[in-house]
Amino acid sequence: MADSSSSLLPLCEKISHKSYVLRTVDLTILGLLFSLLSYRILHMSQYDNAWLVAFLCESIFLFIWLIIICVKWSPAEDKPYPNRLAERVHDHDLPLVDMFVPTADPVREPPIIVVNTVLSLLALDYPPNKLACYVSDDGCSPLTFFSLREASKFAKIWVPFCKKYNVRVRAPFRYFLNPLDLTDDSVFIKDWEMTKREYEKLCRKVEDATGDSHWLEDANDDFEAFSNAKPNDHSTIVKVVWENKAGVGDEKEVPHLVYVSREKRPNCLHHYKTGAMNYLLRVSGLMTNAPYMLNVDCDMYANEADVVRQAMCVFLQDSKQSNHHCAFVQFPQEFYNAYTIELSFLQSYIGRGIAGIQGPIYCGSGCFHTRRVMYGLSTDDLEDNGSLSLVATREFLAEESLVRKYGSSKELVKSVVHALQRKSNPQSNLTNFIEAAQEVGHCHYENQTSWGNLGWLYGSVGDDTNTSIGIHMRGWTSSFVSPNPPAFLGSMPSVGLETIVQQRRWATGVAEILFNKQSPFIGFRRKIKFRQRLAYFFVLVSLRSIPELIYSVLPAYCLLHNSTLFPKGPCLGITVTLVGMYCQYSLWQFMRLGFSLQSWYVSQSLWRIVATSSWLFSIQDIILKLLGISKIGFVIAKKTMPDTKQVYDESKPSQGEDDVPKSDFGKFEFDSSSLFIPGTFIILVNLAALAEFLVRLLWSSGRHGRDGSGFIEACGCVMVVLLFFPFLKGLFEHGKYGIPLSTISKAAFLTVLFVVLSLGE
Ligand SMILES: O=c1ccn([C@@H]2O[C@H](COP(=O)(O)OP(=O)(O)O[C@H]3O[C@H](CO)[C@@H](O)[C@H](O)[C@H]3O)[C@@H](O)[C@H]2O)c(=O)[nH]1
Ligand SMILES: [Mn+2]
Repeated sequence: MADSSSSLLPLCEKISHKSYVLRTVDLTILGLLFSLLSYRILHMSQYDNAWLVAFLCESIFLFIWLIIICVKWSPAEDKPYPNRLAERVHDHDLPLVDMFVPTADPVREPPIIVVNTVLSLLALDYPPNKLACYVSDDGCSPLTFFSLREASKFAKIWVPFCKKYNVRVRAPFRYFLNPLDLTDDSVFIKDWEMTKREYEKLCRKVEDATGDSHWLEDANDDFEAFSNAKPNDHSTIVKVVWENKAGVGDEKEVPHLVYVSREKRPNCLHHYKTGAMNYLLRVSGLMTNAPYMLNVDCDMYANEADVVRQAMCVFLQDSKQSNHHCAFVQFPQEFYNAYTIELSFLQSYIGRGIAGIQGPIYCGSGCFHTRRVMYGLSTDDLEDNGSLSLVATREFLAEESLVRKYGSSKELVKSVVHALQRKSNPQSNLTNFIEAAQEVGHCHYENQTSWGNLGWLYGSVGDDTNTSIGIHMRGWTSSFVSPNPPAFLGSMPSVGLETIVQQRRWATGVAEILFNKQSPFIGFRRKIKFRQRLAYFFVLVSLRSIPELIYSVLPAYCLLHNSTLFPKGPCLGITVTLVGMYCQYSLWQFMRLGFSLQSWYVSQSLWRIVATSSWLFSIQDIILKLLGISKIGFVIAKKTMPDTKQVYDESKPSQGEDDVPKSDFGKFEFDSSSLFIPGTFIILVNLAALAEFLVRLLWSSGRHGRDGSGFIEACGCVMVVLLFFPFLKGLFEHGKYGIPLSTISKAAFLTVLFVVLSLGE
């Protein structure tokens, strides 16, 4: 395939982002934390319980910081060179890639968003006869199917248009946000206008069909399968929406598009997205059996046309090395619409850090997997040349073991054998496999097989982290490619309730891993590197909510109770330097990524809120699950199309301030769920303490009052109020931006209790 002459430049290189300055600052902060704790130990006998509690909380913060330092010590990323790939590998020798798009709810995930994702994939700059796109619909919605069918018609205009004019962003909604440049040549203008008209027609059709369900009644046979189907009760539906029969790789061709909806029955576990991914793995195995698979969420469009080539650079370079160990290539998750700055931040510091150890964590979208690895191989199963070892051949390819692992479908087993042995499937019509695809979509198909222990791993609503750690435990590495502009862009739910709910699912999902076979706290003989294991300690994130919650009411407690919280005299310098340094450091890192002071503040605030609501409640979720009282569900995040008025500038890096609607944070959405009680409680307690402090100050009118707490503890309260500002605002707002009275009353009751107990003795 690729020319192996060693004089050639590599297709991809590892770039180190090691920085001695960052390491020094990290270590200084660690040193300050140590000094603070030492000071606390030395003066433990002088102060009361608040001192001890602060000590305990800070010990946890120190532990977290220590892990963060270990994890981001040697950041790195891979830089692919698609041009070199184009020079060296002929299109016709490029490997096949299957692309998976899961969707689950036509209301929370409007079909036009799914359609845009699919179109962006169909139009990727990669030989069309090497691509196939599979959409899994857990909502079993005729509307989604209808939209995809219409989209496949539009694709015949869109794909050639993109390729002819080398369009960079191939999601039409995004492309048409930019106005036409009238200096362009007239043929282009004509094509542009025609394509835009067709796209608008498509949008209208989808919109009309959304509003009115009567069209379904006189729709043709194609829709028969959907009659009487309920999202949670229906048989498997497999529809080849478009088959690229000619398949020679011509620019005008549109890749295969297949719609599937696996069988669902009320009492049958379906494992949410994880189950959908495993079904996609099986169906695609039957139909196209590509050695590589791209997985994007239904709202994550490809923002860069050559993204597949970028990933192939990594895989093909890896396959030239003596040990082929790269299991997946992860592109960072970037978003076009919301407060995800902290995520960009985490990805560029912590994410790159992990990438420099064994490889990034698979984060559920924007990721290319190798099929063989997903079929359960570990690095030990391969010879140096990449073929199966003798032991693995015996273990994996024996007939009864194949059936036990992958299920009873003969066709599937055959395709698995081909995949494991890296043989390509002979070209054949997709429609020949419909029956087999229906069989492997049966809701009992996975019973008594290893699905869920191979493929995407079951046992957590955080399917991504769960599957990721499983792969790293088997010795594989992964690769982090972070191009600018980002390769994929998705949507994040609006700030407030939706974010809190989503973060709760994430925290619960990763906490579930603690009780799985993949827990980072067990299996010490597994092939995961030590620091990589440490990185996975973030599955404990829920527990962090406890010290965060305590710490945010501690200053208030100290003010009310007249206890000392922070060191006195010159040693107060330790705390002040620590806080000042941390703020400056994180702010500077934010600004380096192109974000503003305001966005830094918002992100600090949002994460304190998430910690004391989402993470806190995820502990409850886990406990209820362990007690068998309730199950953990997957609440689908609500997706919205970005506002068309928001104009994007292609030339600017996309993670900057421009993509973030600034007004959002002022519009923090609340509802009456108990998720908002802790935040309301925190704000009320701190306000009460500050009020008491002011009264006391006026009372003693300048004379020195007590010597326990004082000005510095009050500063602590002010900081907490600033961090929980959306709640302060929410106290006075109405409608969805206001905190409901019921929540305020509950929190006020708790506050009164807290104040009375604190003032107590
Ligand atoms: O029963 C389900 C539920 C969800 N999905 C799909 O899963 C994807 C992710 O769901 P979303 O509601 O957008 O969740 P996010 O929190 O945005 O997703 C992140 O977090 C999830 C784990 O909690 C991961 O699975 C995702 O890949 C990751 O992007 C979407 O395409 C859904 O259509 C299904 O296919 N079936
Ligand atoms: Mn999402």
